[in-house]
Amino acid sequence: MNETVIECRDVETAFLKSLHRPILNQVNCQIRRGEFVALLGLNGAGKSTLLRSFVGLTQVSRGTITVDNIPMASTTLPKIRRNVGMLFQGGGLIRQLSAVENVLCGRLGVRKPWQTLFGFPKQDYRLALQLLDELGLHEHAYQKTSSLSGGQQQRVAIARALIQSPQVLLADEPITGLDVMAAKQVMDTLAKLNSEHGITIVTVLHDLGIAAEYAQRALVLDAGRIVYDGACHNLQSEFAQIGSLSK
Ligand SMILES: Nc1ncnc2c1ncn2[C@@H]1O[C@H](COP(=O)(O)OP(=O)(O)OP(=O)(O)O)[C@@H](O)[C@H]1O
Repeated sequence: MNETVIECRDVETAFLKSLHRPILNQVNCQIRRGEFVALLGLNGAGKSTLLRSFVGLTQVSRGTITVDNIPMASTTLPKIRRNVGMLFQGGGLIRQLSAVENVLCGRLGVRKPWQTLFGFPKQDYRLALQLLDELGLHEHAYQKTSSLSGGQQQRVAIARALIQSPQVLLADEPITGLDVMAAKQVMDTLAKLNSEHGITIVTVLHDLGIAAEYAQRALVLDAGRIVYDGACHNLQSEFAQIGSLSK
C-alpha cells in the first residue's frame, strides 16, 4: 500500500501568457499503489493537465515524473502507458461503433496492424466481452454506443481502458453530466476495480461529497499548485471558503 506508483517532483509546465502563470506550478505529489485518490479544485485549476501528465500527455518544462520508478521520457512512454489506463473526459467513444468494438480499440496499441487486418484475434474478442459482462453490459455488447445511456457509455469507456490490464486507472471527470444513479454506478465500478482488483485509481471529481464517499485521499489544486493533500472526510469544512467545487 505504501509503494509509490506515481511521483511528481517540482513539476512545472511552460509559462502561459493568457494565465500569467504556468498551468502546473511546482507540483509535488505521490500516488501509492492501491490508493483511490480524488483530484479536486475549481475550474481551470489544472486537474486535467496534472492527470494527463501521468501518461505523458502534458509537456512538462521542469521537474520529473516517475511511474513505477521509471522516469518519464519519450523512450519510456510506451512501457509506462502499458500499465496506466486513461478514461478521458466525455468517454471518447466512437459513437457509430458497437460497445465491443469500442472496447477492442483499447487493444490497438498492443496489436500489430497485421494482427487486426481481418479483425481482432478471438482472444481479444473474448476478453472484451468478458469485461463488458463484468461491468453489467452483457446485453449491450453489440449495440452502437450512440444508443447507450451516458452511464452505460462511461462503463464501455472503462472496459476499453481495462482491456490493456492497467495497474493504474486515471479518470478525468468520469461522472460529469450523468444523473445520480448513473454516477453512482460508475463510481461503484471504479471502487470495485480498486478494492477487488487492486487497481490504483486517480480521478478528477467536482463533488466533495462523492470524493469523501469513495476516495481515501484528496489532492486539491488551486491555480496550478497543490494546496491540500490529505484525507477526504474534512473536505467540506476545509474548503467551505470556496464552497462546492461542483461545476
Ligand atoms: N494546451 C493549452 N493551451 C493553453 N491553455 C491551456 C491548455 N490546456 C489547458 N489550458 C488552460 O490551463 C488551465 C487549466 O486547465 P485544466 O483543463 O487542466 O483545468 P481543470 O482544473 O481540469 O479545469 P476543469 O475543471 O474546467 O476541467 C485552464 O485555464 C485552461 O484553459
